[in-house]
Amino acid sequence: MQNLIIVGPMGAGKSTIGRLLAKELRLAFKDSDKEIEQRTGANIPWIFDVEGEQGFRDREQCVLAELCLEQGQVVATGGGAILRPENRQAMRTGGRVIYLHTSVEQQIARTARDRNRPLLRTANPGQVLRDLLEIRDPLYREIADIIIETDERPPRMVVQEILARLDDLPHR
Ligand SMILES: Nc1ncnc2c1ncn2[C@@H]1O[C@H](COP(=O)(O)OP(=O)(O)O)[C@@H](O)[C@H]1O
Ligand SMILES: O=C(O)C1=C[C@@H](OP(=O)(O)O)[C@@H](O)[C@H](O)C1
Ligand SMILES: [Mg+2]
Repeated sequence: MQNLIIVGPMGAGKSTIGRLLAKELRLAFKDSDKEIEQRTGANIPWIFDVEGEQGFRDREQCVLAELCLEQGQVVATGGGAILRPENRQAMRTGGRVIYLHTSVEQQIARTARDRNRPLLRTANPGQVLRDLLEIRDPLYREIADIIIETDERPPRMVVQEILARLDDLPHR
């Protein structure tokens, strides 16, 4: 069975929904950010501080390449995983790609209390999220097999929607 790979911006719910979806389907769950942290032995803010964003992206590319080659697992990616063409190619060929779509307002609300996202350590995280989404939304769409709206929907409902939409997809 192919992987189910979840993409979308910070606060879309990739980590939360990925875990629930894997449980529902009795598949293994991998969160690329957690894999990066385990392999580095340090958390994401530390990696950004010490190695810079490009250092983090290099680690992310390595981890994604490996995860996409495995089979039958749910993979939650980080919001910037779609930036490098090599990653987009790995995700396209590694499984079905699910884009969790979210309004910037919801992203702001869902990320407000968490200190673990270095890109949002700024005076105006809302503007950063808006600017990032403008660049990244076309890239999420470029590789998505399905796009799921997550605003006004609790995680369990998002999972049910994903399952229904996966059933509708033609086999490839
Ligand atoms: N559909 C949803 N409705 C309400 N809150 C959500 C939803 N999905 C995720 N959340 C909450 O938003 C926060 C960020 O979710 P997370 O899974 O870490 O997002 P991501 O991995 O996409 O950055 C968490 O506190 C989570 O409980
Ligand atoms: O959007 C991004 O560039 C990032 C998103 C984060 O993951 P989440 O989308 O799970 O928050 C994490 O990979 C890192 O802080 C960078
Ligand atoms: Mg996450």
